[in-house]
Amino acid sequence: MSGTKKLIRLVLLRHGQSVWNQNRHFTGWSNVALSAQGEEEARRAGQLLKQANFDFDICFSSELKRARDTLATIQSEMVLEHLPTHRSWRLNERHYGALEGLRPWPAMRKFGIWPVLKTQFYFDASPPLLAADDPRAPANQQRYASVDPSQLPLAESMRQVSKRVRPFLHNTILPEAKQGKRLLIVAHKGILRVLMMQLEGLTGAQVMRLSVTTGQPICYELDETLVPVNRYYVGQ
Ligand SMILES: O=C(O)[C@@H](CO)OP(=O)(O)O
Repeated sequence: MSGTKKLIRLVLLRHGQSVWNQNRHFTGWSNVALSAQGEEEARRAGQLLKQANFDFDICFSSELKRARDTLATIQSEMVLEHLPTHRSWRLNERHYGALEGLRPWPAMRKFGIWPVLKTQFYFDASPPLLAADDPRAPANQQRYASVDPSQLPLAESMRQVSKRVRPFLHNTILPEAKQGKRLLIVAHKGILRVLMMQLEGLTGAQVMRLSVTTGQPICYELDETLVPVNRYYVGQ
């Protein structure tokens, strides 16, 4: 810890369980809802943060319903509905390409065991691509009409995810933290992994082993140079 200097707090949260998490479907950019358990996890996360006396100045979420709904529930539990909220496609989950909507076994039957397994274990492995004219491709969705289509994925390796999250972390999130703002970021497993990677300087292999549970707030305490000095699960 850095003596009497004030630490900057940053809270990361994976959304509550979604209906596709429940049934073990690859989800990615598919816009599915929270399950009943996920809604309860979101309420519980808000209560935990409130009981632990957390307060926030700005909230961030992905464009995806499961993260947005989780954030809205937390804000309601903490009576923080008035806070500025920044949504970005750069915080959307890793795009799982043609695997989206499939469960692991059907995916392996369709694409082969190794092509599916390696996407889960190797930082550089990309899932099979969606066809560019697939209506599910982000460039074909009205929701992303304001984004340069050349930036929108048809599938992503974790390295590609890390590359698109990096400018958002360094140009949008960390400058707010540097000003002493208290930040809450609600996103996804893959996104939290690469945020943790960039905050802590982890390797690709370490990132693939990080476990990130739904609905469990992770607090980072950063020194004034934005170096993490502490990381813990709130309420544990
Ligand atoms: O998209 C998915 O399949 C899962 C795991 O990567 O992500 P999340 O439930 O965190 O959105």
